Amino acid sequence: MSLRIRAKLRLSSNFELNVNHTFPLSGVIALFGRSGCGKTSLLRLIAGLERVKEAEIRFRDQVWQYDGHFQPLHRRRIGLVFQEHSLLPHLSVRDNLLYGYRRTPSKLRRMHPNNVAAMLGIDALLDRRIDQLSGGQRQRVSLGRALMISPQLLLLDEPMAALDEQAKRDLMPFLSRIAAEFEIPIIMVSHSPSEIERLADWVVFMRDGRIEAVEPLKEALAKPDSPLFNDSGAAFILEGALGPTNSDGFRPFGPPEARLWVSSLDHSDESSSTRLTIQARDVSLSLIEPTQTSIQNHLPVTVERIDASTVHRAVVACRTNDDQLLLAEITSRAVHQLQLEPGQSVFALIKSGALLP
Ligand SMILES: Nc1ncnc2c1ncn2[C@@H]1O[C@H](COP(=O)(O)OP(=O)(O)OP(=O)(O)O)[C@@H](O)[C@H]1O
Repeated sequence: MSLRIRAKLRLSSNFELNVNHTFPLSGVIALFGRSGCGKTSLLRLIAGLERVKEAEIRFRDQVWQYDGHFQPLHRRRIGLVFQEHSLLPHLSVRDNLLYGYRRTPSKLRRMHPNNVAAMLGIDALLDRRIDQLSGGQRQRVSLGRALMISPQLLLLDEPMAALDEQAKRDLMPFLSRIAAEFEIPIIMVSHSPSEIERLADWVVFMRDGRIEAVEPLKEALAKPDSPLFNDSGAAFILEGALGPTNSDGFRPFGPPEARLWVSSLDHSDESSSTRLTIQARDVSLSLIEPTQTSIQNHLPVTVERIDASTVHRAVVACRTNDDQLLLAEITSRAVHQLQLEPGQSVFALIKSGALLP
């Protein structure tokens, strides 16, 4: 599944969007880059809101634009959610949801208003008017409205920019579920590395109107010089299920052969699948199983690769027993003293402060 875009769009005397790329189309694809690099313009191009001669846009096996042929937005069946909500303020939440649903031919409908309202947690708000909602509630209704046309692609332009931290945390799981459960790919503009870490499967790095790279998130994170992490260095993601809180206030994370303990602050006790993003500099390595240390979290791992990161420091890429990538940033001196080499079995020690989900 892919999205092919070839287009040049001159927006001003000193800015041209120039793209010739084929994107993967699975999960959440984040567009990342400095302000003014062309992220919104790229979304508009995909949506058919910019009409460019000579462009080629193909979605899966459909031709959206090529050689004089041009499909408008509604024929592309794209759900759009921008920073500022575009709901109809005089209508109720229910009528806003039904607006798109009624305009979608029944044979194309895959989403039902009641299911979408339940998934987005807005079923108790259905009779309220839009101007009686909070910012976070409005964004959830905007998402719901975009979903009611049963889109084949969702385009989100900084959907969380106007929300406070709590509202962002509330909205993120819904976005993940839309991509995973309904298999609707999402292309999302974001300025926030932490949003990208939590949500994205792919990252599209843009600069000055061009796409510099398209990388799986885990690959993008693992690079010490990634633009996502100018200040904090390499990072990695562990995915696993969080279990219920124990009597010490910790929750088990991951399978028994790769078990960590995570502080349960602020989190519901339901078992859930979670991503932990961990900075490589918060991880150290030991040749023996650490028992007499205050660090609670350690895992047996196998060294895969050792890369120099900065002068005197190295990033050691390891594999956990449940086959996930783990990075430790340690000094070159330690690499030498421990005589680390690929294939070696060691223990990774992770600072507990690094393990807040
Ligand atoms: N309608 C327009 N007319 C002229 N210039 C435009 C127009 N729309 C955008 N631009 C310019 O095109 C460039 C790219 O804009 P765009 O909004 O796509 O960037 P962006 O990466 O989404 O930025 P931000 O992160 O600040 O939202 C900018 O230099 C902008 O000033």
